[in-house]
Amino acid sequence: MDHAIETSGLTKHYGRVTALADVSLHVDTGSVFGVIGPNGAGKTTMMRLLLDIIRPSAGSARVLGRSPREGAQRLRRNIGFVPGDLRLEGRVTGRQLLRHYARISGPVAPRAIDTLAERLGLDLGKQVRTLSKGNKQKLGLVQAFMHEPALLVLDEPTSGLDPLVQQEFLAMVREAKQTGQTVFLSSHVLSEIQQAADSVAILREGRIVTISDVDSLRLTAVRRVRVGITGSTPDAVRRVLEEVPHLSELTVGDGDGVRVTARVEGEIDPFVKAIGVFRVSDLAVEEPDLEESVLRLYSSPETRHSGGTEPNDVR
Ligand SMILES: Nc1ncnc2c1ncn2[C@@H]1O[C@H](COP(=O)(O)OP(=O)(O)OP(=O)(O)O)[C@@H](O)[C@H]1O
Repeated sequence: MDHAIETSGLTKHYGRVTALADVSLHVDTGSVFGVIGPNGAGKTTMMRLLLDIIRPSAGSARVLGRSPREGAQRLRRNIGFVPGDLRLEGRVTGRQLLRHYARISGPVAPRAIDTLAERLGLDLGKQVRTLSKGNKQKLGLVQAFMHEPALLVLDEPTSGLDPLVQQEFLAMVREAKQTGQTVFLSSHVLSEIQQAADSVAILREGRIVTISDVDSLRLTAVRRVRVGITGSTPDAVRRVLEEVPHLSELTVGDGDGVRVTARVEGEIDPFVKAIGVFRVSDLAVEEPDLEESVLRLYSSPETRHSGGTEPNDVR
C-alpha cells in the first residue's frame, strides 16, 4: 500500500519553543489516520507543515508523493483542509463563498455543495459573518469535502459542532474512506478518534509518544460511570460489581435508590452485563479522559514518575 503522507524527522522550532520534534510517520492511502494530543502538543503545527503554510526547521514531508513546497498548487486541488483556527468573515453568503473556493479547489460535482450543507444542517443563504461558530465550522467542512479531494487534512474538525452533527461528520469520514480518500485528522477527544480512525498517533510536547491501531488503543480507555439503581440494596449491588474485572474506585451509596460510581478500564461490556441484573434508573458513562486513559500509559518514564499511573499499576 502506498502512502498519502510520509514524514521523516519533521521538526519545527519557534525560537526556543520546539513545536514538533523529529516526527516520522506514514499514512496509508485510503486510511483514516488520527493525531491525538493535549493542547500545545503540535497537532496544528504538523498540519501546517504538510500544507506548506509553514516550513520545517528540519526533516521532510511528502504529501501525495510530493514535497509540500514543490507541489503546493497541485496539492491544493487534491487536498481538503479545515484549519484549527478557522476564521470566516465577510458579507458574502455561504453559497457565494463556497463558489469562490470551488474556483480554487477545482471541479465540484453539481449539487455536492447543497447535499453536504443539507447533511450538516447549514443554511447557505446567510451571510458568513452572521453565522455561529458551529455553522462556520460546517461551512469549513463543506469547503473541504466538496471537491472530493484525494486527501482530507482536518484540524479539530468537530470543534463547535453539536453531537448529532458530529455523528454526521463521522459518517462523511467513513464514506470518504470507502471511496478511497485518505483522511488525516486531529482531535483531543478520544472517542472521536476511536470512532473514525484506523490508526492513531499520540503526540505530546511535539513528540510522537506512540503510533497504534485504534483497536489496541480502545483497550486502554478509562471511563467514569455513574449508575442509579432501584429495588435493590447497596450490599447486593456491591457484591455483584466487585466481581467485574477492571473496575476500580467503586463507591456504592444509599440515597434516592442505590447510587454507584466507579472507574472502568478497557471494555465496558462486563460492567454493562453486571448492572443488567438490576433495575437501572439512571446511567452516565463519561467520555474517557485523554490524560488519564492514554497519555499516562504511554508517556515516557520521566513523565510517568512525575505522578502518572504506571501501566502495570492499573487494576
Ligand atoms: N507561531 C508560533 N509562535 C510561537 N510558538 C508557537 C507558534 N505556533 C505554535 N507555537 C507553539 O508550538 C507548540 C505546539 O502548538 P500547536 O498549535 O501545534 O499545538 P496543538 O497540538 O495544535 O494544540 P491545540 O490542541 O491547543 O490546538 C505550542 O507550545 C505552541 O505554543
